[in-house]
Amino acid sequence: MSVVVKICGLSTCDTLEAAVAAGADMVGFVFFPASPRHVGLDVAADLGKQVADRAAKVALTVDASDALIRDVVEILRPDLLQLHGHESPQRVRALKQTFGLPVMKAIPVATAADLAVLPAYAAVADRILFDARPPKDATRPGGLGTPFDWELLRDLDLALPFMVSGGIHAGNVAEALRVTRAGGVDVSSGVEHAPGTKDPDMIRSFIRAARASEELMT
Ligand SMILES: O=C(O)c1ccccc1NCC(=O)[C@H](O)[C@H](O)COP(=O)(O)O
Repeated sequence: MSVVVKICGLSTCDTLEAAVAAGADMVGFVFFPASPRHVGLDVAADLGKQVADRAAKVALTVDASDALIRDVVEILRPDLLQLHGHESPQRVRALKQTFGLPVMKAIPVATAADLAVLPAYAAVADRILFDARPPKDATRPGGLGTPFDWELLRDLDLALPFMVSGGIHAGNVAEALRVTRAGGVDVSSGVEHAPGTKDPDMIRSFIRAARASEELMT
């Protein structure tokens, strides 16, 4: 079974190149100023050109205005919008219509009760990304390097493609995929040596580990 591998929070040419050359299926760019991975529009334009069509470009925003998303879409030409805030199902539907792009909605998970929102989002989103619910005092809603209990997704019956994220790294990606049976995996902190500083070797190791785990999932 092939797994969609997404490397999120890329912000430099060399780490982006490492991800694409190692076979990342998706590369994510964060448009959220409070994040150490935030990229401005000028940088995003260059990074987007560098990717060309070698991987799917994902634009990550958090409760962003239409105006910001419009700028991002014009500059980056993303293949997928990742909504990582409190966007309602109605907002997801509206953004899909406005921009004509598929949407991946991030769902924060700490307990089984967090999955109650799934039917409403599954009706409007194209993909779901399960991420660890951030602590109340967090300065950003993702990219915190903490996992959630993957057992909560065991036996999940979801018609949409879904990815798992939060505290995943080369050493635990196989287990995350084995437990959740997710069709994809998303990483940020697990391929960094400091918040916001990606490491090309860690990116390569992660993608190698994710690919190796594909063979275990038949
Ligand atoms: O990465 C960020 O800084 C970020 C900021 C605001 C919203 C979402 C953010 N990241 C979301 C991602 O897609 C991460 O890959 C996901 O949360 C997993 O992060 P990590 O636990 O660091 O691997």
